[in-house]
Amino acid sequence: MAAAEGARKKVIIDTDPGIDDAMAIFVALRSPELQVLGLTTTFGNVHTALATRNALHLLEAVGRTDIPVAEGSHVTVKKASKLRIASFVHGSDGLGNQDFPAPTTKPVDQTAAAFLVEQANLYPGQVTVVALGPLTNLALKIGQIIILGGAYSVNGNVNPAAEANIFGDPDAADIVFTCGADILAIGLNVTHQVVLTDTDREKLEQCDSKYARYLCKIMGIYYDYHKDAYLIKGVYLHDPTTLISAVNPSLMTYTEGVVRLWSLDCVYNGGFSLMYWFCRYGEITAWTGMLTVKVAVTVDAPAVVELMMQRLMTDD
Ligand SMILES: O=c1[nH]cnc2c1ncn2[C@@H]1O[C@H](CO)[C@@H](O)[C@H]1O
Repeated sequence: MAAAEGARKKVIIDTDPGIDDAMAIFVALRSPELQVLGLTTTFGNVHTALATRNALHLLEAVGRTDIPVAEGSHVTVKKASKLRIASFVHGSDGLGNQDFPAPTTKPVDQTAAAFLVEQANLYPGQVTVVALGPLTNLALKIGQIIILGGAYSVNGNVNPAAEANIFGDPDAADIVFTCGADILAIGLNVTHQVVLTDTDREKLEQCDSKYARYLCKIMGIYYDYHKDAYLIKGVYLHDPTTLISAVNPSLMTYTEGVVRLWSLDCVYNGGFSLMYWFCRYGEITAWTGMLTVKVAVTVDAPAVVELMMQRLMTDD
């Protein structure tokens, strides 16, 4: 496993586990390219308290309690506490309704935002944040931020406008996307191309790594949801694809431009993500001169699936 510590990309995963979050976290733990500095939690697939419990539990399940967990905000940046939770995607426990025991470990005595700032100061300019939930903890400037968020020129998955993570807190997302940090956004236009098929699932079921065993236990409800909601035989790998863009950025291509997010005050297009495809228009508009982000546009989907499978099918 061990590439020299200095050569590994230092990542903090901001997460709302979540079945595909569990996959992404395990891929990260199994990737010699990455050094996981910690997990920070957010609401999204589940409420924040359950996200923290699940993050601790996942680390316990694979013997990685050396990694700290810092609990994030329970409310949006505008202090909304009526959140959209996706128990119909991940189960009411967020992890496939498996009735796992409560973790015995505890989160660090520091908020997610404080942990992010502390680590950013400890390793200035070197920390990559992989954000797999709404962006409330990240509405501040930090090294590179890789964000699972948005749907660029395609429909959302909450409604035609909104992708779930942007919908969770579009005001936070608008702050983060326009703050000038080095941001890479992975949207549904890319993640809906990366599918873990039934055949891949069978392969995972047949192998005996602790990562595959755990994931196969929790994946049923996620497969059922995709069969019902999308009529596909497989599941979208939103979170793992986002994580893998940190492991091997060359598996995707990117463009750059201004991204703005619509607040939930907008009835039909609240949570909408709109990108100004750079240099397309000559005219000076309200968008001209705004700070840009990178957005993934194409993906080598088979290679992403293969890398994920390869990382999960063996133990340390
Ligand atoms: O309604 C939903 N459909 C699909 N994915 C959802 C939904 N709600 C939450 N997620 C979660 O949001 C991220 C991708 O947008 C993924 O993490 C997925 O697990």
